[in-house]
Amino acid sequence: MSAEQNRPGIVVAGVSGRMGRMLVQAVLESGDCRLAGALEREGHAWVGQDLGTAMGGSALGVTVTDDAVAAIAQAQGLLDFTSPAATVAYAELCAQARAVHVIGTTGLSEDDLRRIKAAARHAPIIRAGNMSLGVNLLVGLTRRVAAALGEDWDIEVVEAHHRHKVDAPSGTALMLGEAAAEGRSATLDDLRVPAREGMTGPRKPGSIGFSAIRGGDVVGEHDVIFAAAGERVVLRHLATDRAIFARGALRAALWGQDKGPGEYDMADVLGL
Ligand SMILES: NC(=O)c1ccc[n+]([C@@H]2O[C@H](COP(=O)([O-])OP(=O)(O)OC[C@H]3O[C@@H](n4cnc5c(N)ncnc54)[C@H](O)[C@@H]3O)[C@@H](O)[C@H]2O)c1
Ligand SMILES: O=C(O)C1=N[C@H](C(=O)O)CCC1
Repeated sequence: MSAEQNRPGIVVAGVSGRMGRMLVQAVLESGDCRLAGALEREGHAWVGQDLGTAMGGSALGVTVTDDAVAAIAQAQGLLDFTSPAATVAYAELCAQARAVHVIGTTGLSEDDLRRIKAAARHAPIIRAGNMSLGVNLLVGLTRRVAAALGEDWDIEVVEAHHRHKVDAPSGTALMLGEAAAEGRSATLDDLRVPAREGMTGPRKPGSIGFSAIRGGDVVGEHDVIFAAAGERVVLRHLATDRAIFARGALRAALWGQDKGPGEYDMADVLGL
């Protein structure tokens, strides 16, 4: 067996998407794994085409397929930034194949999360609303600042993303909100205030508010604002290149290769 064949085989799902293209690039540039497959949804124009040609470059010898069962059966890892419905189906297939499932998809429902948890009984699943190093550091900082500042400091999470984003608040905003709630020894469900409109009344002490901006080509911007009488602390992350998410996802897939079944996040991967 050649050295190339010894490397973990990674399948990328949603290869034509904004993140799919970045993930393919990250796998091709890595010397630690090989591209074992390329998935797209049924009926997509790329299905049946060579991935490299479909991406506008030279042929890669990997045909884009919608046959997830066959693609995942011969993979050691799946990088999945697609849609909630696809992600839940992939979790079940990765569980059967004992492949590491890296989930970047956001907008997952409580029921989706229950099904992902069930799949993680059979194989490692690494899921994060944001796979960048910077945001995962910011999560820890948010938890600490929220714990250090009392309830007289109001917490608001403000995020901005490109015009194509379909879910709000962003997965990152929810991670930051959860960290702030943990810092206050509470759960986000207890403290969360969704987008405000109309006669909302004054702000409830201790609550955590969310605001979402959508426009243009913004890759992803997040502020956690701690506001008190006379001063404010703002923790900010600005993403300017989707490669940060792709690099994090690939790192997670490689990290997961020797892990047992279970649910993990990027803090586990990064040792934060
Ligand atoms: N966790 C992170 O770090 C992070 C970073 C960026 C984006 N995201 C999330 O990733 C997801 C995708 O974002 P995007 O901007 O790339 O979206 P996109 O719409 O550009 O890409 C999604 C791709 O998934 C494909 N797809 C949908 N259903 C499928 C199926 N059943 N099988 C195979 N492919 C399927 C679509 O055809 C499309 O190519 C979103 O949920 C987004 O919030 C997460
Ligand atoms: O482009 C997106 O969509 C992004 N989604 C993630 C989120 O919901 O937080 C990460 C940032 C980019």
